[in-house]
Order: sequence, then structure tokens, then C-alpha cells
Amino acid sequence: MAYFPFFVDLEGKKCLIAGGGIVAYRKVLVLMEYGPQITVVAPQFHPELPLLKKELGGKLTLLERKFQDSDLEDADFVIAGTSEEELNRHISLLCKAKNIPINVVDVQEECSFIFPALIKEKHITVAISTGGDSPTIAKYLKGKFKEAIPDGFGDLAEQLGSYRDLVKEKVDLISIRTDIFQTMVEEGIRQGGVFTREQAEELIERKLLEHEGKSHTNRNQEK
Ligand SMILES: C[C@@]1(CC(=O)O)C2=NC(=C\c3[nH]c(c(CCC(=O)O)c3CC(=O)O)Cc3[nH]c(c(CC(=O)O)c3CCC(=O)O)/C=C3\N/C(=C\2)[C@@H](CCC(=O)O)[C@]3(C)CC(=O)O)/[C@H]1CCC(=O)O
Ligand SMILES: NC(=O)c1ccc[n+]([C@@H]2O[C@H](COP(=O)([O-])OP(=O)(O)OC[C@H]3O[C@@H](n4cnc5c(N)ncnc54)[C@H](O)[C@@H]3O)[C@@H](O)[C@H]2O)c1
Repeated sequence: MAYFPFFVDLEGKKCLIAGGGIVAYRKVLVLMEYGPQITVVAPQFHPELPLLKKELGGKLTLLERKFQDSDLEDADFVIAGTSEEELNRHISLLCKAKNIPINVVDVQEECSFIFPALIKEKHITVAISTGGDSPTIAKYLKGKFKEAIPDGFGDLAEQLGSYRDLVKEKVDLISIRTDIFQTMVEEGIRQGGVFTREQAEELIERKLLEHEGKSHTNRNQEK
């Protein structure tokens, strides 16, 4: 069955990861880009995790002990990736009973959410899932789609995002706004991923004048 990709704001959300091996380390690497508060609980850690802790500071907590049920208490979502299959299943059952979203790495039937193959360029995220049919296809498509994203596209999206309020403030008609945003993207791509604030201001004025000219002509034709 196909899974629906909700895009969730994870900034500051509490993520508990049970297990601290390579699997857990990879999950931390992916998730840290989305700003959650991550706690990893395991008797032994992959050597990269303490190094990452130095980099991430308070965003990453390492609890060097076995998992306890009480670890779930304030978790917003959980990943079970210990080497103990029974324990992973136990964590999954507890989470499901408490309505806490749970991923058991590579065990679809124990998951309430699954991981997609991800492309991230600043705030642009492309997520690919095959509903569990073939993670290898998801990975393959990731490689293909990555090639299709123009250089600097994440930067361009971020720039255009910073002009949204300006456009909304100056332009009332949605159809003109849409035209402006469309032109910004086309010009931004043509200019290699850059569209400056000055250009945005000029474009807004030009499109407003164009529109005024058009409605003027229309009024004259109506007479
Ligand atoms: C996308 C990605 C993200 C990530 O892991 O972060 C991901 N798996 C990846 C790779 C990968 N995983 C596996 C292989 C070996 C080849 C193969 O088995 O096909 C490869 C390929 C490789 O490593 O080259 C083994 C595997 N995976 C699952 C099972 C269980 C089963 O089949 O029942 C088994 C068999 C275990 C066994 O043999 O016992 C299950 C799941 N794996 C998922 C996600 C979820 C569904 C995603 C979807 O909807 O497509 C789901 C359902 C649950 C979950 O884990 O969330 C990541 C791509 C990384 C990237 O982005 O590059
Ligand atoms: N390595 C892979 O590429 C891979 C891929 C897919 C699935 N898996 C599966 O995912 C699981 C984790 O893989 P890994 O390679 O990270 O294994 P690993 O052996 O490197 O790490 C296992 C981790 O689980 C921790 N652990 C054991 N008992 C625990 C407990 N009671 N409470 C909390 N943590 C506990 C260990 O301390 C360790 O940190 C395994 O079941 C493995 O079969 C591994």
C-alpha cells in the first residue's frame, strides 16, 4: 500500500532513539538536519555519536544504559534500532498503545511511520517511498532526482521565501502574485540560483504597471 507523506515540523520535538549502533547513528545524521531534540539510549555507542554530541551540544543527549519503558514518557516520536529484536517489538507495542509514532528500523509491520529516501537542499525536501515494496528503488530514484535539481535551488527557494511578505504587502491580486512568483523562479534559474531583493522590487513594480496598462486598455475597449 502507498504511504502518505505528511511533512512535519520537527523543530524542538523530542525524538527518542533506542540503540546506539550504526543504524542509530545514521538516523541521527538524517534527523539532525530537521532540528529535533534527540536522545539516544544504549549501553554502547557507535564511536561517531560522542563526536557528534560535541558538535550538536544540547540538541543530542546520550544515555549510556539499557532502554527503560519510562524513556518513552515525554517522547514525541521513537525509533527502535537496537540489536534486540524482542526489545524493538516491545517498544513498538508500548508506543502504539500510547499513540506515539514509532519506527522500528527495517521492520515495517512494527512501524507506525516509515523512513523515505531523502534529498535535502536547504528547506527543500524530496521524500521517496515505495510503501516498503522496494527500498532499493527508493534509493535508485533518489539518485535520479538529485541530478534533476538545478544547482543552488535550495538557496533560490530560501531567497524567494524572504520576498513573499513583500509581494503580499504590495500586490493584492493573487493572479499577479502568482505571475510574479513564476517569473522569479524562471529568472532565478536563468541567473544560476540568484534573485536579489532589488530585482524582486523592480519586478513587482513592472508587473503592477503591466497589469495597470492591461486593465486600462480593457476599460478603453469596453467604452
Ligand atoms: C529508504 C530507506 C530510508 C532509511 O532507511 O532511512 C529505507 N530503507 C533503505 C535502504 C535499504 N533497506 C534495506 C535494503 C536492502 C535491500 C532490500 O532489502 O530491499 C536497502 C537498500 C540498501 O541499503 O542499499 C533492507 C530493508 N528495509 C526494510 C526491510 C524490511 C522488509 O523488507 O520487510 C528490509 C529487509 C531487511 C531484511 O532483509 O531482513 C524496510 C524499510 N526500509 C525503509 C526505508 C522503509 C520503506 C521505504 C520505502 O517505502 O521504500 C521500511 C519499510 C521501514 C523503515 O526502515 O523505515 C533506505 C534508503 C537509503 C537511502 O536513502 O539511500
Ligand atoms: N547495520 C546495518 O546496516 C543494518 C541494516 C538494517 C538493519 N539492521 C538491524 O538494525 C539493528 C541495529 O543495527 P546496528 O548495525 O546498529 O547494530 P549494532 O550491533 O551496531 O548496534 C546495536 C545497538 O543496540 C544497543 N542495544 C542492545 N541492547 C540494548 C538495550 N537493552 N537497550 C538499548 N540499546 C540496546 C547496543 O548497545 C548498540 O548500541 C539490528 O537489529 C540489525 O539487525 C542493521
